[in-house]
Amino acid sequence: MDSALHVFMINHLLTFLCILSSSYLIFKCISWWFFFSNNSIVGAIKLPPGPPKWPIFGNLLQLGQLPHRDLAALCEKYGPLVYLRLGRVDAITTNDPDIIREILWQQDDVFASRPRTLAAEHLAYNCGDVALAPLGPKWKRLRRICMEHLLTTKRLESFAGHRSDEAQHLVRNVWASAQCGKEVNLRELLGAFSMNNVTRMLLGKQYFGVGSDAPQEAVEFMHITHELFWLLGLIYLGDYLPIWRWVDPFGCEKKMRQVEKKVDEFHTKIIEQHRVSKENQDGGEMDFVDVLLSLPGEDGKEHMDDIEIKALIQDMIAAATDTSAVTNEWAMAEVIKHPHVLKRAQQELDSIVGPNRMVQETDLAHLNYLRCIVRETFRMHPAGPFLIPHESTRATTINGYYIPERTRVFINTHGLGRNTAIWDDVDRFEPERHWAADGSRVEISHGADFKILPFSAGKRKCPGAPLGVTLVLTALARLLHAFDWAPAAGLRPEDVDTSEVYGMTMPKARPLIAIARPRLAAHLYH
Ligand code: HEM
Repeated sequence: MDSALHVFMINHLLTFLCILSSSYLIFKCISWWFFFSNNSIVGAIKLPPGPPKWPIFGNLLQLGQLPHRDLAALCEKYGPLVYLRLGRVDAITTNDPDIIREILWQQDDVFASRPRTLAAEHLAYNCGDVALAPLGPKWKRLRRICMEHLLTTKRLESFAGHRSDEAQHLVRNVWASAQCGKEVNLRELLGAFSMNNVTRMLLGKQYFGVGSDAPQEAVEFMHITHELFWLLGLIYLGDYLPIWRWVDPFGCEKKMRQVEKKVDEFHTKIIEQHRVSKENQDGGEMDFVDVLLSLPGEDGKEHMDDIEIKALIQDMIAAATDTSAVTNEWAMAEVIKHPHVLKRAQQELDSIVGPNRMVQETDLAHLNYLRCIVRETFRMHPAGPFLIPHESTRATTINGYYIPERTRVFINTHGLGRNTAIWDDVDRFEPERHWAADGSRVEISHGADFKILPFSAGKRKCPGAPLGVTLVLTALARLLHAFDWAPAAGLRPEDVDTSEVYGMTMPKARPLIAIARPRLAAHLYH
């Protein structure tokens, strides 16, 4: 009897608690909804215009599989600067060159910080790297190390031999497929080209292809890098809705912790190996890890902290590999889709390089049409659909609109390149549009007009841009000079698919498969 009463009372208590919490939730929703819908005026200054918001979620539910396209559509509807409420986070987005210039140049001091996201905490050593760190002395110091010790012209030149080797491997691999009539998986080959270049420079190892330094380690490395990219590219709801974080229904944060552990173990092993070979004084050339191990630490310490070294290695891997591989795949897809572009690029290569040798880095500055192809690729398919999110460090105004402190900024580079107010025929791949009337060298980075923004601008601009441009131009020049290209069997050029998937970088939805036919003398491919 006692226990029946007990169960009865517990049932009633639970029902009562359910009703109480649901009423509280409904009340909260209504009041939040009123708060958000009426909060577009702060003091006397208005927030930028934007779409209506849902209670609690704000505008989160308006983002689909391709958020860069959703946000560009909002700019089309509400104007060049749009305000969004993403859960509990204030956000703005733009695809307009003047607003972007204001954010990245005129107000660089206000907008050069980064939001603290869970991915940055778990996968970038608690925001202790360069790319995801908030503005502050730590970011400044690590960025200076990148600029003054790792990515200097002199050091990059010292790796020119490796880059040339890797370009020759690329050509040889395509040639081998062509010889046995096999189609070429350009995603795989261009991925290996970027990865090998980066790992040789960073870790002193060549992971892919015949003669890989450590095949097992290469598989491990590739696996970790893929998981890392996937998690970094995620729009994780836990960053916007704290309740999501508590529940973590898809186990994302758990996955982040697992990857964090694996990545850390991998980096620890790399550092240990470098320490051992330093002790053995095998005296080879210095890769990036050797350089970092030789630098003094903060506050008079003899060496840099291991965590700082790991965070920097992590950044270089994440920032350097996928960006150039994705860009190269897009460029090849567009060139194969447009045979007249291929023909014109080959005419240029034949006249500047000729048929008796392979392209060298010194040729790249003279290949103006190829440079137009790369610029046009960045316009239509920027490596990332957005810049890495920026965050305001204090309240400010843009175009007379109020922007609160800690507003997250989504600069839509995909939307910028397809903005019909500044570009004609936005969906047509037309490298000629970048040709300088006076025939001067075509610059691949942005100009004062901010009409494309492949490497960003201001304090957070990409410190690896010169290396990125070299990797992209080298691979393309070699592939277009050494081979004729056609789409995979059964496809016409116009059938080459150019749909994208969203992520930190924005790859083609499907890998590019194509047919190559050598066009130079056989001995040049060996
Ligand atoms: C085609 C190749 C590349 C492209 C398109 C590219 C593009 C970008 C973009 C758009 C950003 C974000 C800037 C912002 O948020 O305002 C960035 C940041 C960064 N990139 Fe690159 N990048 C490339 C290659 C590289 C390479 C080769 C390295 C280094 C080896 C590198 C290192 C970095 C770093 C460290 C940052 C963070 C900068 C900071 O937050 O201070 N990138 N890159």
